[in-house]
Formats: sequence, C-alpha cells, structure tokens
Amino acid sequence: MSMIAAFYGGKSILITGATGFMGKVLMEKLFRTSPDLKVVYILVRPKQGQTLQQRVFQILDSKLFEKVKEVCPNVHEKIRAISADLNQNDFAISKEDMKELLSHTNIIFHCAATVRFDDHLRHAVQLNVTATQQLLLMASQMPKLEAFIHISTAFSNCNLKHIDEVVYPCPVEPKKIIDSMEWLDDAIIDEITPKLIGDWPNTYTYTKALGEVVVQQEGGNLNIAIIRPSIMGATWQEPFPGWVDNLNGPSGLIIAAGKGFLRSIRATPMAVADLIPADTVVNLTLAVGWYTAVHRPKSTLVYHCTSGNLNPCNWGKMGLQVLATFEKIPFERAFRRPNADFTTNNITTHYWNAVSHRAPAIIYDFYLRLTGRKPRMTKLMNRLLRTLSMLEYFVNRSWEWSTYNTEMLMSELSPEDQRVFNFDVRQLNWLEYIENYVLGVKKYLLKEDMAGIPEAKQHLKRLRNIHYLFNTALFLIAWRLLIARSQVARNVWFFIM
Ligand SMILES: CCCCCCCCCCCCCCCCCCCCCCCCCCCC(=O)SCCNC(=O)CCNC(=O)[C@H](O)C(C)(C)COP(=O)(O)OP(=O)(O)OC[C@H]1O[C@@H](n2cnc3c(N)ncnc32)[C@H](O)[C@@H]1OP(=O)(O)O
Ligand SMILES: NC(=O)C1=CN([C@@H]2O[C@H](COP(=O)(O)OP(=O)(O)OC[C@H]3O[C@@H](n4cnc5c(N)ncnc54)[C@H](OP(=O)(O)O)[C@@H]3O)[C@@H](O)[C@H]2O)C=CC1
Repeated sequence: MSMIAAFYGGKSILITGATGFMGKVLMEKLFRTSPDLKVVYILVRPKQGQTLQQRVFQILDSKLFEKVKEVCPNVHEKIRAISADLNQNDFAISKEDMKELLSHTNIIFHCAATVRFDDHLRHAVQLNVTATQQLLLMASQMPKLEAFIHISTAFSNCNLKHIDEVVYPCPVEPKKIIDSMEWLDDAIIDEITPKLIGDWPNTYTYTKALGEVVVQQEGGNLNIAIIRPSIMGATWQEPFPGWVDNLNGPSGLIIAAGKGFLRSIRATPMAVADLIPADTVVNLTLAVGWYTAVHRPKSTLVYHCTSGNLNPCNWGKMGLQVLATFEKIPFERAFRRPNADFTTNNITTHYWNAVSHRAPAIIYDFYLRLTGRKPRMTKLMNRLLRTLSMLEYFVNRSWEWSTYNTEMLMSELSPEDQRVFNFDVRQLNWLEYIENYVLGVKKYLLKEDMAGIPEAKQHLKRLRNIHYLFNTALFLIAWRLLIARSQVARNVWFFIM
C-alpha cells in the first residue's frame, strides 16, 4: 500500500492554477491514486465566456482524465471550483467560500503563476509575488492546514551558474517592490524594469525569485516546501506518455519545426537541455506534500526537480531526435520540409533568419496576395522570431542544480511509493521520451489523426519536389545572367556544350 496515496485519503486539498498544464496533471494523479480524498478546491476564474462549471467539465472531459473516471466515477462531485481571481484583493472570493476554505483545507498546492517571459512587471509581481503573499496570509488562518507547497522554477536563480536548494536573497526586498508597484505608473515601471531585474533575463524568472523570498519571510509557523522544476515537458509515463496541452517551453518550437516554419535557432548543441516531464514534477510534488505534512522539517526545504545532473541530455541530441521523429511521424500540411539547424553566432543567426525565415514568408505572402488572399506569413514569422529571441537565453547556457533534498526524499520513500510516485529521472530514456513528446504534440496539441500520416508524407514529397524545382530554376536564371555578362562564363558554357 502506498503511504503517500493513503495520506491524501480523506483530505481537503486546495490547488491554485489547477486549470494550467501542471495543475491538470496534478489533479489527475491525485484522483487516480487517492480516489477517497475528501475534496479538491480549485481557484478558478471565469474565462473566454465560460463559466467555472464549464471549465471544470472541459477538463474532466479531456483524454487526460479518462482513467480517473474509471477509478473515481464521482470525481466531478469531489472537485469544488471556487470563483477567484488572484489579481484581486482577497482573490475576490465570496465570504462563504472563504469561510469554507479556511475551515477545511488540509494541504495547499500553489501552482498558479504568470509564466509569460514578457509580462509587464506590475502584472508579474501581482501574480507571482503579491498573490503568493496573500495566499500565505490565508494559509495562516487555516487551523487544519498541514502543508503549503509552493511551485517555483529552477530558473528563479538563473543569474547564478551553480544553484543550491536554498532560497537566495534578492537585491531589493519583495515588500519594497510590492509597495512600489502600488504607486508607480506604468511608464515609470517600464523605465526601471531593466534596472530592477538586473541580471535576470525576464520579469518571469525575477518575480519567481521574489515569490520564493516572500514564502520564506512570511511563512511564519506554516509547514512549507518549495519545488523548483526546470523546463516542464509532456508526460513521460502517466497517465499515458506524451500528454501536453500548451505551447510553453519546447512544445511551441516543436510545432514550428515540424510544420517547417522554424529553420534555424540560435542554440548551443552541447548545452544541457534540462527538461523534466510533467508527471515527474507532479510525483515529486505529491511526495513533498506528504513528507512536509508528516515529517514537518524544521525549515523550509527547497526541492530541485531537474534532470541535468542525474541524466543529462543536450539540445543537440534533443534536436536531432525531434527531427528524426518527424521523418516517421510528420505533421500535416507543413509549410516547408522540417529541416531545422542550430546557429551559434550573431552573424549566421541574422543570415539564416533573413534567408530561411523572412524571405520565404515574404514570397509566400506575395503569392497569397496574387491569389487574392490575406497575407499572414510575415506576421507569423515575426512572432516566431520574437519567441526565439526570448528563449535564446535558456538554450545557450547550462546550469548545475544540486539535488540533495530531492535525493534525500527519494530515499525516504517505501519501494511501493518509489514506484507509484516515481520521480527518479535516471530511469528516463531520452530518445523514447522525445519521440513520445513529438507524437503527443501531434495528437493532443495539433489534434491530428494518425490516419493522416501517409498523406502528410506525400505532402512532404511534393514540397521536396517544389524545392528542387525552385532551386533548379534559380540556378538556371543565375547562370543565364552570368553568361550574358561574363566572357569566362560563356567560354565555360561553350566548352561544356
Ligand atoms: C548538432 C546539430 C543538431 C541539429 C539539430 C537541429 C535542431 C532542430 C530543432 C528542432 C526543434 C526544436 C526542439 C527544441 C528546441 C529548443 C526548445 C527551447 C525551449 C526552451 C524553453 C526554455 C524555457 C525555460 C524557462 C523556465 C521554465 C519555466 O519556469 S516556465 C514556463 C516557460 N514559459 C514559457 O515557455 C512561456 C513563453 N512564452 C511567452 O512568454 C510568450 O508566449 C511569448 C513572449 C514567447 C510570445 O508572446 P506573443 O505575445 O508574441 O504571443 P502569444 O500571444 O503569447 O501567443 C501567440 C499565439 O500562440 C498561442 N499561445 C501562446 N502561448 C500559449 C499557450 N501557453 N497555450 C496555448 N496557446 C498559446 C496564443 O493563444 C496565440 O494564438 P492566437 O491567439 O491564435 O494568435
Ligand atoms: N511550464 C513550465 O515549463 C514550468 C512551470 N513552472 C511553474 O509551475 C507552475 C505551473 O505552471 P504551468 O502549469 O506551466 O502554467 P500555466 O500557464 O499552464 O498555468 C497557470 C495557471 O495559473 C492560473 N492563473 C493565472 N492567473 C490567474 C489569476 N489571475 N487568477 C487565478 N488563476 C490564475 C491559470 O488560470 P487560467 O487557466 O484561468 O489562465 C492557470 O491555471 C507555475 O508556478 C510555474 O511558474 C516551473 C517550471 C517550469
């Protein structure tokens, strides 16, 4: 019997960010392994014209929850969606709901965050720092609370090269940042943002670092743990391999490469690609929840959920495997044949961006205009190039994350728990994982049918022929111009003939 699964039985659990990528995988695993838990409270905001209930039903209706519905047929009764906006005071939770949350919650998993790299500092501070502070205040009024688990990121200290499982101080106290956001106007915040974030690459990583300091400073007597996952990718094993539902991290780039838009990316092939499957993060999170509540460590423990030091894979190996998978499982209606490569300096990056990204987009838009359609490729390409420039920081560096606490926790688990809540990345076979990841992107993100693979292969053959034809035509035109202008070229031509 799994001790961790048994621990969550009968518990009331509060999850923020349950509608996000990690939150869904977390809920799924909780219900599948502890179907006798009492209730899962989720803080949800109405979105895109959907009510809370519609949002919950949409999640439960997805393929991700198929197994849960078998194990826990009344899962919908055990999810209690609470209307909340983490950007508002008291999260805009009604008095009755707040009362219920405060009096019943046993465990909190705080996953909600803005993960956009380019978010305005005010908004990133509001969600990643102030909301965390408010949630801690709420937690301190929960008499039955046993553990508060805060999800941060391994990149919260990406300004360092070696990162230990400790909370590092920030140059400016989070409280001062929170206060200043209240009275500074947007223009001034824009101006001081680069100075404030200093050597952090974006507002996301900076505010996640501030959030950790808030957790440490304002945690009071709560049992708190911080989890720092690296780049969260599709699921490895559970509930099935390759599940992913958003474009963050590598997923968006896999689509761009598979559809033939992405032809080159400035990346260091030997730099460590510190990917971590979402189900591994969730298994560690649930194990940490159990350990924190049962063993009550004296201080706030930080757990790194990374792969680089135990089972490293680099961007070169990952890129090659992604491309190899496209050969077997191509995406439908590609713009060009998938054939991306890495560039390593500014000059080649600019060159390939012009030749392989901008020029084909301009030519295609010209063709769309000629055929009376609306041009769209240049806009799409500019967006891709902007995304690439934001991700560059992370694919040209390697970090070392120590994992003492994570390894200590692994050794504390019973063999059964090590199996059910496996977070040992040493067992991960990267080639297999990446292949499943690409397949998952095709099935769950692009919603493409496997039956369409032969047609997709045909389409790629046609694109190859067009490519050869285009290159031959280009060569002939160039040669003709050369012959017209150069005596040497003419002589060569007569000699050949
Ligand atoms: C040796 C030789 C080898 C040769 C090999 C060749 C190599 C081949 C390459 C092959 C393939 C590639 C393989 C992988 C390569 C490298 C991958 C690198 C990934 C590195 C990631 C590192 C991240 C690490 C950071 C830390 C980790 C974290 O803690 S957290 C989360 C990470 N956060 C993110 O990833 C968010 C990043 N995104 C953003 O910040 C923004 O989206 C943006 C700034 C990038 C873009 O913003 P913009 O305003 O332009 O667009 P946006 O409005 O956001 O979106 C545009 C449309 O896309 C939709 N969208 C966007 N995001 C999502 C989403 N999450 N879910 C669903 N949909 C999304 C959005 O709705 C828009 O659609 P429309 O409305 O229809 O327009
Ligand atoms: N994805 C990754 O690669 C990594 C993620 N992390 C961390 O893991 C956690 C989860 O990330 P992930 O699941 O990928 O992120 P997502 O962007 O998928 O999910 C974010 C969640 O936060 C919720 N949220 C955002 N703003 C509000 C708000 N104002 N009120 C209520 N809820 C809100 C979203 O709700 P809604 O659905 O309404 O938008 C969503 O449920 C985050 O803390 C992130 O920093 C760490 C390392 C890597």
